[in-house]
Parts: sequence; structure tokens; C-alpha cells
Amino acid sequence: MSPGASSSNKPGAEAVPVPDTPEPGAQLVVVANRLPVDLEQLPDGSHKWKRSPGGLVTALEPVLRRNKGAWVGWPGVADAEVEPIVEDGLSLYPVRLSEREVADYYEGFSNGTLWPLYHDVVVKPIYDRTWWNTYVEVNRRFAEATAEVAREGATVWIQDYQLQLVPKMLRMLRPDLTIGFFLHIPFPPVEIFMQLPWRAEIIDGLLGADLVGFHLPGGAQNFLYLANRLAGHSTTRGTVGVRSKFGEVSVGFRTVRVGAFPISIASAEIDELARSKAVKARAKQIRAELGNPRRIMLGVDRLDYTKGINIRLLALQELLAEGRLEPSETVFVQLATPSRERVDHYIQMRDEIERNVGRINGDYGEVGRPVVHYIHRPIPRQELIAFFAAADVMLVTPVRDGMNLVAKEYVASRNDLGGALLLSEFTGAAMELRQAYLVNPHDLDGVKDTLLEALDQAPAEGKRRMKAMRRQVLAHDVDRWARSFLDALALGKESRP
Ligand SMILES: O=P(O)(O)OC[C@H]1O[C@H](O[C@H]2O[C@H](CO)[C@@H](O)[C@H](O)[C@H]2O)[C@H](O)[C@@H](O)[C@@H]1O
Ligand SMILES: Nc1ccn([C@@H]2O[C@H](COP(=O)(O)OP(=O)(O)O)[C@@H](O)[C@H]2O)c(=O)n1
Repeated sequence: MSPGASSSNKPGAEAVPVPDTPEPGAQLVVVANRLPVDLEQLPDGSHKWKRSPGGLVTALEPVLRRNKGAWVGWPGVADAEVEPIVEDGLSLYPVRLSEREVADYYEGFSNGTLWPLYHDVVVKPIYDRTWWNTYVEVNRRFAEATAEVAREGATVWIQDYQLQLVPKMLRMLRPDLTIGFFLHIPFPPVEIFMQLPWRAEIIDGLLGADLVGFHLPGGAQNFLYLANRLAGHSTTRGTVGVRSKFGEVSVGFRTVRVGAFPISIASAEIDELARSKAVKARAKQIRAELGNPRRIMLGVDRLDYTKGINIRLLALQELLAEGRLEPSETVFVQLATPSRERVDHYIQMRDEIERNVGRINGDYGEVGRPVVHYIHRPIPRQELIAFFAAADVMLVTPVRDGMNLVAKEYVASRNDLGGALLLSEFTGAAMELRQAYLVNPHDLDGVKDTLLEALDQAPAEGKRRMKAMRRQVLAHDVDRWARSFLDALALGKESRP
């Protein structure tokens, strides 16, 4: 199926333009597991493009679009034959994955092995040799596709845990390229990483890059330690800073730099959208539709077991049972995007969450007035901002999260300085948003007490906290993130022999 065919639409739009074909040879190429848009098959057999889920796409799409770059990635469905297209200045190069490869490389090794391993083994990772072999095969396909797309001497920026072997494979195919790699999820401490049967291959793969970036200095430090211990390379010993004081690994005649670059959002755009009349009116309408309760709590996540959605539900349930929250005064809205729906742990978690939602509403709701409103489908961007603007307390309670852009989006939406952010200490965002109501999600009593504190905060206290967090989010936007990474990559290139 070619997106050039008349049955395909532009992402999220009604119109059906015939897309252009990209010019050969791009100067900046992003390589990620997913394209920024997913192909969707409609019941009548036709196709349309829709925005891909998750924070990686939210962050990178505007950056690459502004740079008129190329994006190599999977179109989100198995066996799709899609030609390269130019979409609004951005060239998209689809990589085809078969049904088996989706099962073994994406659902298997990426999300059944690496995802839980890198998120502190919150569920047990599965070590399967067939999955690993397919991961190697698919990484090679991405490397080959990229080698064809990149112009002589181009910069290639590889994204995330699904593609950790691509830097080395690509360097072997195209030594002329400058190669950066960024990991969007946490990079685990050595005691956890060492479980992986293919640990040395992964470190070796990453060391094919000129610059390896992490959200936090801790991840960079873990990687430096492993490059020395597992691969025997000499590394610098000083502490890695944020966007500064990079570490270095000597790999033969090359130097690989290692740094921390906390990702962010298009803060100004969200701020502006939240100030618009339409969003303000919609936020008011949302409150009214929810029955104008005294307090609205909100959760916005991909439906993932790392996000701690059940922790929120448990805290709410206990507070209601103890009479510390009044069901007629409080509602909780959980907006959850479907995610990795064929992976076992995700299936179990969804069942559990939906059981808990049903239980709370059964025990404390009234006809026409549930306590928990739960939506399991993607929400349009503007509607999401209106929910942020309407919420008194935003609940972000992951047991582990690389960054968590939702926390930053909430802050950017609150130009009224209203609202409160309850934020897990185990998110990357907690390193920057120190004025949030920080919680340890494993300490349920602590979560409950802090939630009540946030719900009852004095307006002046709320304003003080929100003002400080907004300063941080507005000053450190996604452009700054991309610029800091690409500048560090270019600098390394200049100092190469
Ligand atoms: O592609 P999916 O399997 O549907 O998953 C969506 C994305 O989830 C992860 O996002 C991470 O990146 C965010 C931006 O850096 C970060 O804020 C968040 O903490 C991470 O979980 C994943 O890393 C991406 O590769 C996926 O596309
Ligand atoms: N129902 C939802 C939930 C999340 N999202 C978006 O998905 C992104 C999630 O990014 P994130 O960094 O918090 O977490 P991951 O899903 O990338 O792990 C944010 O940009 C959210 O606004 C959405 O559009 N609709």
C-alpha cells in the first residue's frame, strides 16, 4: 500500500494530497523504531495516517520538520509496503517489518526484554534467543536503509533502545557519517544490566556512535562504567554534567563522547494554545461536564505498567474508604492511550486497571456521577491541553520513567499558575521539576498524604510552585534539547583527526 494512493490521508487531516517523493541524500537523518505517523487500516480496507503514540515522537517531530530532515522508521503495521514520501517538508522512509519481526523484535526483545530490564526489572524480563536474533536482523535492516538515505558526510541521529546495534552497523557501512545516539528510557545500573545475555554486544553497538546521550547524568555514568568493565575501553572518570562535562570512551583511534541531555517539549506552543479562548472555554466546559466538582484529578499516560496508574487508583480507593476524600466532591479522570496491546504484561495490567476502576465506581459512584472517568483511546492534542487546564491536581506516578513529558506539558499549560503537580521521584522530570509535590510511588501512605496536601494547597503556595516550574520548562524546551545534542555532536566531529 503506497501513501501516494488515493485512499491514504495526511496525518490527522481530512485532505488527500498526492505526496511528493523525497530528493535523494539527506543531510540530517533521524532513525527511530517508529515513523512519526502510523499507518491505520480502516474497516473499508482503505488506509489513513495517524500520529504515533509516545513522547519520542512528540519531541522529535517538530525539530526534524523545522530542519527539513529525513526520518527512517517503521510505519506501525506489519507487512506494509509503503513508498518513501515527503510530508510537509519532512521525508519519511518506511522500513518494512513482517508479522514475525513485529512479534520478535518489537513486542519481544524490545518490549518483553529491554523495556522491563531498563525500567528496574519492575516485571521480569524474558531472555529469548530467537527474539535476540530477530533484533539483530532488524537492526541491520535499519542500518542498511539509513546508509542509503544519508548524504555523504551527513549527520545521523539514532533513537532509543529498539536500535542499539545500529550505530556500530552503520559505522561499518558508512564511515563518513557523524553518528549520534539518544536513549529515551533509563539506562540501568550495572547490577541490573549484567543480567542481559547479550550485554557486551549492546555496549559494543552503542559505541559505534560519536556521541551517546541519556536524559540524566546517572544513565551516562552507568554507561561509562560498563564501557570500561564489559568492553575494556578506557574511560574518563569525572562526573558527567547536564549538557556539559561530557565523559569520553577511547575506542581504538576514536573517542566516543557520553553526555546527559534532558528532553523537553515545545513549551511555547503549548503555552500559547493553553491561552487560547477555545482551550479556556473547553476547560470550563470539561469541568461542567464532570459536574463542577470541588476538585479534579487527572492522569494522562500510555497504558504502561511503568506509569503507576494502579498506584493512583489504590491511593484514591483507600482515601475514599477512610473518609478522607468525599466522593461527591472529587473526580479522577484517567486518559490512557492504548499501547503494546499484544504483550502479556500489558494485557494483565489493563485487566487490573479496569477492574479497579469498576470497583471504585461500584463502591463510591452514583448513577450519572462516577468517581473515576476512564478513557482508553488517543485524545486530540487540543483536547488534552484543555484537560490539563481543567485539572486541579495532575497525577504522574511512574515507578520508573526516562523523562515523562506529560509532567512538563501540564506545567506549560498552566499560565494561570493554578493546579498542582504530584510527581514520582523516579521520573527523569523530577530532577528538573523540584517544586512539584514529589512522591515515592512505592510508599502508598506517602502518596495519599501528599495527594491530600496537593488537593488542599493554599493558592499562594500553588502559585509559587507553578511559577518556578514554568520558568524551568519554558526556558528548557525541545529545541534547546535538540540543539544541545546536535551541537555537542558537531563539536566532537570538528575535533576528530
Ligand atoms: O512506540 P511505542 O512502543 O508505542 O512506545 C511509545 C514511546 O514510548 C517510550 O517513550 C520514552 O520517550 C519519552 C521522550 O523521551 C520519555 O519522556 C519517556 O519517559 C520514555 O518512556 C519509548 O522510549 C519510545 O521509543 C516509544 O516510541
Ligand atoms: N491519552 C494520551 C496520553 C498521552 N499522550 C501524549 O503522549 C506523550 C507521552 O510522552 P511521555 O514522555 O510522558 O511518555 P511515553 O509514552 O513516551 O513513555 C505526551 O506527549 C502526551 O501528551 C497523548 O497524546 N494522549
